[in-house]
Amino acid sequence: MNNYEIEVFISKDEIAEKVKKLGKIITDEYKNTKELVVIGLLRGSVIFLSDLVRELDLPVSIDFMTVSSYGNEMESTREVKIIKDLDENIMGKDVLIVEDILDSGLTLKKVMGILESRSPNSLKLSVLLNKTGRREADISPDYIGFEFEDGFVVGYGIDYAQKHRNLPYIGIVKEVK
Ligand SMILES: O=P(O)(O)OC[C@H]1O[C@H](OP(=O)(O)OP(=O)(O)O)[C@H](O)[C@@H]1O
Ligand SMILES: Nc1nc2[nH]cnc2c(=O)[nH]1
Repeated sequence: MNNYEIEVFISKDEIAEKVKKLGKIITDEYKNTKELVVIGLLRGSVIFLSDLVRELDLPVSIDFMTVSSYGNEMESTREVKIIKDLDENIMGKDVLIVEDILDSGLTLKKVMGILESRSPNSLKLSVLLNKTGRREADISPDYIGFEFEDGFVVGYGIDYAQKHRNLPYIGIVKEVK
């Protein structure tokens, strides 16, 4: 896409309110857990994760994995590559994946399969955005911020060709002809 503009889709305040709510729900659900391992998928999850963990009133550790499937494009390459693995062993632990967006589901299918095979005590998924219209893999997040059907979003960690991750809101990319 040569020329495009970005329209506000979900405001900074709406995101902040939702993250607070999710934080309360997750804190309540894990209140008897000794240690919750929060896993972020780089790079898109970093902003959501850093806001969400500060709303968790729980003993938390944080680890990251890098996987990439979109490169600089708007369509998934369909090949989900593990570029950096976790640093810690998750066997027997309560694990929560924190992800920016669930779209085709191919990324999370692969990641959840890998993490499940490492025998955590529990494995749950929190996504800020659940984009439902292009789903290919059967994934049901445990905690969802916002749901929408279609549209290419950017901001609050999410990029288009590595740009716009620093927008404080979620925007929709619109082509300008
Ligand atoms: O459900 P899917 O269709 O697989 O799409 C979701 C994935 O796409 C984005 O990652 P991307 O590959 O753009 O890498 P990034 O995290 O570095 O932005 C996003 O962060 C999700 O991980
Ligand atoms: N920027 C961006 N990356 C994505 N990766 C998967 N879906 C999307 C999307 O809607 N926008």
